[in-house]
Amino acid sequence: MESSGQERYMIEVEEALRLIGQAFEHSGALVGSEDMALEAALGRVLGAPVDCRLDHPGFDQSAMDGIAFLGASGGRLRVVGTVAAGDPPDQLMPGPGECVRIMTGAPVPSSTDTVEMVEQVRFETETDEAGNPYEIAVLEGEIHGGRHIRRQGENARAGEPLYPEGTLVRAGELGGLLSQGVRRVRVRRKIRIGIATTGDEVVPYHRPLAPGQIYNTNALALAGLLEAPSVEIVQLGVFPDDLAQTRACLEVNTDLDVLVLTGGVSMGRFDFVPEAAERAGFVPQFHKVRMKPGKPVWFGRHPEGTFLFGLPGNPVSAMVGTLLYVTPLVRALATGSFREPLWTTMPLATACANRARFPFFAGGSFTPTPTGLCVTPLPTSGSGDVIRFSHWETLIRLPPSAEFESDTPVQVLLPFPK
Ligand SMILES: Nc1nc2c(c(=O)[nH]1)N[C@H]1C(S)=C(S)[C@@H](COP(=O)(O)OP(=O)(O)OC[C@H]3O[C@@H](n4cnc5c(N)ncnc54)[C@H](O)[C@@H]3O)O[C@H]1N2
Ligand code: MOO
Repeated sequence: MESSGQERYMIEVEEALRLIGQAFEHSGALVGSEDMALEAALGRVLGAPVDCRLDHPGFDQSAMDGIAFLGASGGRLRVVGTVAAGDPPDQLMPGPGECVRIMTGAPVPSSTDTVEMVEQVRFETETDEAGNPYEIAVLEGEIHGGRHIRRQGENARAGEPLYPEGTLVRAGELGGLLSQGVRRVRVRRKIRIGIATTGDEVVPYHRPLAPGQIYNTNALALAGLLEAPSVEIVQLGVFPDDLAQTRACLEVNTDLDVLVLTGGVSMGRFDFVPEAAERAGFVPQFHKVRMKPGKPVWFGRHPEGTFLFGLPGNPVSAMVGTLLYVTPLVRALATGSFREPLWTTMPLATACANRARFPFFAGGSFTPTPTGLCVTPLPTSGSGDVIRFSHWETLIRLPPSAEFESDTPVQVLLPFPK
């Protein structure tokens, strides 16, 4: 089929992502940073590199409950005491032919070089010439010199780099930082995202509906997708389909990092967002992408630094645009580096079709099967179907004009870490 005039100017999804990445790189956007207690830093992004302050582990420690001894001593050892986790190092120093009982995490005496787990040891009681009983450890199997010891500094050495600037602080990083005694960290300030909705028919959710009006579902649903510890959402409200008011909304909010508008980006007589954006000084990067839903998306940047996404008003289109385009830019601003969304391949649990001439992004849910994880395409009545969007666990990318039998491998979106 011939492509229409406007289709010729549409770009592919890959090109849209390339332009977003390029706009980010060219912006040189650098956000400030602040100090905070480590307890509050989950989900924030390091604003400065952190180096190791301590060796980790800080001392040679036993990896097993067992006995510590000199490996060359042989398999019959006199037990001279017990070392527990938390005991100071070298309180007991067994000599050749001797051993200590040792617990997991306890300091290994520097006079020993081997730990054997208690399951491999038989304990016997003998009596000395004075008639006093003492314990002998008899090793049941082969002796492996040097075994079961976590060496000082084997995980990290004091002075080595620990995490670079731009690292997202997740559970692992909290543990890593605390292992170094780090109590306060420098983190990047939150990325400020303004969400505004346009449409004469759209009513804020705290007002009653008149005939022909609809609730502003987009404002909260998009905030829900973008919400993250490194993000601050600013709800800017509902604006009428009016060029001057849309322009004013954009002009007064260029102190924010990202503006997300929904509605008013298509061909209607009241679709003012692209024109309002340009009049407010935003430089367009693209308008309309070969995809469904979400085709009429608009993207640009203000010389003062604010990025603007004009997403379609249809709720599902706005959500798909947020997942594909807004989230990667926000993560780039938060971490300092742009990464395209990652896709994995998974078999379809049920057959489906894409009758559109554009790539189609269907909602999907993960379905475990005896042969592995599959993805089930979810039915939808179209891009206004916000109700069924609530069942979505991922996006499935379906190539244009094709039918897909069950078991066909398809591309499935992996979420960005938050
Ligand atoms: N002649 C053409 N018409 C349309 C085209 C086209 O190419 N040529 N594209 C269609 C596609 S695809 C989409 S998507 C929509 C996008 O339209 P707009 O971005 O201009 O959005 P609106 O017209 O303002 O609204 C669309 C739809 O969504 C509802 N809406 C708007 N805001 C909200 C909100 N905050 N919460 C809930 N629902 C909202 C609105 O009432 C409309 O029903 O254009 C097609 N038309
Ligand atoms: O692109 Mo519209 O988003 O198909 O409904």
